[in-house]
Amino acid sequence: MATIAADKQYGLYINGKWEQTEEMMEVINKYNQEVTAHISSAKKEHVDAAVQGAKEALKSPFPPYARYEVLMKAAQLLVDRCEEFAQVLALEVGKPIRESRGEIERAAQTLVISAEEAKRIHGEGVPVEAAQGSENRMAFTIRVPVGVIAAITPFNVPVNLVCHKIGPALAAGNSVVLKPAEVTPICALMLADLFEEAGLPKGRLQVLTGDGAKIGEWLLENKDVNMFTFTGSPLVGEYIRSKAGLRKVALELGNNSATIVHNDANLEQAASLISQKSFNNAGQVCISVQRVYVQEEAFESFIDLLKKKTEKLVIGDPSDESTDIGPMIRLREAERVESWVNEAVEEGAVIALGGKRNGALYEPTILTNVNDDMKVCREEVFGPVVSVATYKEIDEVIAKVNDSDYGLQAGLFTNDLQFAMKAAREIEVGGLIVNDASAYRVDHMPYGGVKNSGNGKEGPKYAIEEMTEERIIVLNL
Ligand SMILES: NC(=O)C1=CN([C@@H]2O[C@H](COP(=O)(O)OP(=O)(O)OC[C@H]3O[C@@H](n4cnc5c(N)ncnc54)[C@H](O)[C@@H]3O)[C@@H](O)[C@H]2O)C=CC1
Ligand SMILES: O=C(O)[C@H](O)CS(=O)(=O)O
Repeated sequence: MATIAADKQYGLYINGKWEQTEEMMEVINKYNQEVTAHISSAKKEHVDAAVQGAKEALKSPFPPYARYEVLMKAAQLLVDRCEEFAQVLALEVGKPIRESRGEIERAAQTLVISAEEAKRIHGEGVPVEAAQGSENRMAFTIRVPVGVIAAITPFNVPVNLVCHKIGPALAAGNSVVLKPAEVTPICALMLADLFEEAGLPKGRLQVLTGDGAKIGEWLLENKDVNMFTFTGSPLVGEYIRSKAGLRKVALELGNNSATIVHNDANLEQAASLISQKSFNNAGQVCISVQRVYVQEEAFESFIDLLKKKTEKLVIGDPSDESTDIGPMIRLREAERVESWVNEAVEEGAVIALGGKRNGALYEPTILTNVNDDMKVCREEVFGPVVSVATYKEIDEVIAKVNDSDYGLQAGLFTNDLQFAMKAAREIEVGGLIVNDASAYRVDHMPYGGVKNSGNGKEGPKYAIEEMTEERIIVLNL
């Protein structure tokens, strides 16, 4: 049962207390556009109080085993409340209910993996005695928390991507000030409640809702924030980096993910996976398949299969068990996607399937006859549109995939080991997925991009490296 209702008013979560502000913001049900709840809108004094509280909390011991226990308990509570969280996701994101449940199950796993990693944080021995004049010395490193981490998260995966920030940050012994996306804040507030019940010490997690740009600015101005971990658009990511000064910054940004289908591939498997992974969450996934390059000989068969599979997808109410594709996050985003598709058609693209909008619902759309300079190929669509082009040679397709400002993940369907290994070396991405589409992620793998897709890695083990400092201890014996 969803816990949110139009009269539900949420406070900020500061120092373990809920604080409602005078000014409130609406949260909209993305399918019917009705007001679902109201959230508080933080001012500068709230931001400073949250950061101060987070800093104070660091003074009380929170040893690794205690972190492990809290994270494991939080994971269990999330499993217990899977349905409640999933229903809220369906409302506030518009994510189909089956997919929403999948996100909650993954988020619980992310917390379990973070818990496990809390017990494995370690340094290493350093043979300083090997240096002339240091014969009587020994050294080792330890990893210490960076301190207060500001975590800023996007709308599209608002539980699992929040868990990818707070899980490793808490596991590493930090405090977190979380700023969830203003359009999907409820699940993050529910997570704060859940962590409190799991026994997280007061102040270790603060949640601020309200205007993203303003809260972001106040967090950037506050010198007690030691690190920013951000997932979202390249524009905002670049801004945060430019204002963070010498502080640590980890950025997970956009992509216009490519997937290659070579003519020796299993076309049935490729079409099946690409049809799912282009349209999950209405394409609002940053590794969503956006550009498909098919070797010429396989093009006709592949397009037929892709159309047949995509035609079966059910578009509609996210709370309906049969729905595969729900609304986009905002009407204006669906209108933007519509205008990009129309522009591509004016430039010569052909709509092989879809291409129609009904309010914020945009049909799963397949474009052919595209070129790499069309906006639907060059920019990040972040909507349910996939463009399919052809190639002749391996070197040509690798160059096409790399002809992008982004580099998060790419997919390659082939049974040619030589091609797979050449692609592994030459495709400029954070991850290459062979015999699956670009949109493959499990939560313990290193995940992050190159070029405008950001820097730093997620996946608890890797995020913990970013969220700790390495300190060397030298003993003069
Ligand atoms: N690489 C990855 O793992 C992922 C990347 N994304 C990217 O995120 C984008 C879509 O998400 P959105 O929520 O629309 O992105 P967005 O950049 O508009 O917002 C992300 C977060 O930043 C906050 N924000 C906005 N302006 C800010 C400012 N001036 N300073 C600090 N924070 C600010 C927002 O309130 C929100 O919490 C796409 O580009 C997508 O590719 C989304 C999910 C995962
Ligand atoms: O980048 C995204 O949109 C997500 O990280 C993909 S996933 O974690 O939901 O698979």
